[in-house]
Amino acid sequence: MTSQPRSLFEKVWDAHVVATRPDGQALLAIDRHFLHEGSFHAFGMIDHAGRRVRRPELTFAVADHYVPSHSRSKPIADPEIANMVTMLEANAGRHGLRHFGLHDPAQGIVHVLAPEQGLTLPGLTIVCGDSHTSTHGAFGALAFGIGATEVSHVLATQTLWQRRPRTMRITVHGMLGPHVTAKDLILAVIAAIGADGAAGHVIEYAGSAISALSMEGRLTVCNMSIEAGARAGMIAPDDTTFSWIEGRPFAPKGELFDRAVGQWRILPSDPDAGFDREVTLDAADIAPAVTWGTSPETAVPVTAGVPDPAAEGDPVRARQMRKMLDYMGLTPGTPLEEVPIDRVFIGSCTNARLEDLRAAAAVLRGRRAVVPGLVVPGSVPVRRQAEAEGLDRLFIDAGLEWGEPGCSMCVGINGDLVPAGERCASTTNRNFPGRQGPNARTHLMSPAMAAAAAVTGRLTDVRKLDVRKLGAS
Ligand SMILES: CC(C)[C@H](C(=O)O)[C@@H](O)C(=O)O
Ligand code: SF4
Repeated sequence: MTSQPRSLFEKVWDAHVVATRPDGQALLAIDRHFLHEGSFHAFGMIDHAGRRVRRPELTFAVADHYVPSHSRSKPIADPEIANMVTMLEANAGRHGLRHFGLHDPAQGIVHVLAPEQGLTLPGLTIVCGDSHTSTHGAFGALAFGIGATEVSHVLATQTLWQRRPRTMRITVHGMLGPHVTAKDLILAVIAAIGADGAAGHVIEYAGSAISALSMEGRLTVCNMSIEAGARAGMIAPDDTTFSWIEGRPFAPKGELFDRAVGQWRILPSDPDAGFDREVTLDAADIAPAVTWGTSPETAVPVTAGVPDPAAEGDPVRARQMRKMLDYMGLTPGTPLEEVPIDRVFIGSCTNARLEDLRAAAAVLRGRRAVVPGLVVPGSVPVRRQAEAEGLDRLFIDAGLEWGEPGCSMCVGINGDLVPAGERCASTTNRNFPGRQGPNARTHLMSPAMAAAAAVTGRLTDVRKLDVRKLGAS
């Protein structure tokens, strides 16, 4: 008997459908539910209904959005911020959930922590009340962000109603050039298909440029799927995935691990699997990128100039461009490499893993930053390992601040804001007006590119600096 070829997404989806409604919605079993401080609303809903968390052992609470990036030895000064952190702890405590709090040795940004702890595994369904939950798809999991009402539904039932998304495969052939990273790849994808180019779809990233990526790089790519409007992003699990998972605290051990790998090897899309849409890119066409506007789709090679709305045929688009240039304080035609910056931020669930910090540190070694900057590792384990390798010294000697793990200046809700009017070279994922602070201007780029900008004080093509790779230890 031959069965219908299926994609990675279809295999994971089919394995989790518990029931289907006449309107086509499916009830999915949820394998992992992650929570951050924003979950207080959903806890309020289940408490109000007198319900308990249905599967506390599959539910994990992580303090990340509101935690301070400076000293953690003193209590959080701002009572409202402190309250967000303690509310999560109280809700997790009341429902018997594993809580990764402010002083936990595994604490970090939920999308950095969960893979690191072995909570994120291939073939699982993973949800969190956070749009960047797409990150976990890097392991071949079906992972997506949900709203507060859905969070309360998952808390109470460990299931979720979903409409089946369409599928899209983005294949990136070839190999990325020197200093061209996963961040540049995903920025190029978003620039190619647009900020809503994948709306209603789950993306599968495929091709030699994707399989050559480390797990860190794959996490960066899947993280920003949401910035292309996708429901989720996925990458087929392979030996890179399996060896990354092996030995992690929550990962299966010994014979159970071998059995799990056997199951995971069946997950990749069958050769003839169909997709609703196919997009193809050539890695050789991808350059170190920066965004010039207030959407990630405005990513261009750093060697380009600020685009001119007068040259844009579509009047609606031209008007949007003018508005963005006005907010960003940029003049059409200016070479991007002449745009001065005021500060840098290296961090976030997009780019705060070890590989990211190593790439930034390699650029900063033996150099001084000419603008202020903050480096915030994605988790305590990343911070510890970076310190063991002396990366913190390279950052501090270059004049940058070395912070404690959390979301920090990616969104600024812990108080780490880019001052109004300032231009920030940032390794984050969103650049809409006010994202890093009222009237702050954000240019998205890779860690190496942000470090290069710190050294010159302007947007800079990292390929023009003499950078030698750091040793692994
Ligand atoms: C605060 C949170 C709900 C939000 C998200 O959903 O992504 C944040 O993490 C972000 O990146 O904007
Ligand atoms: S680091 Fe930024 S993008 Fe990621 S979860 Fe935190 S606020 Fe959202």
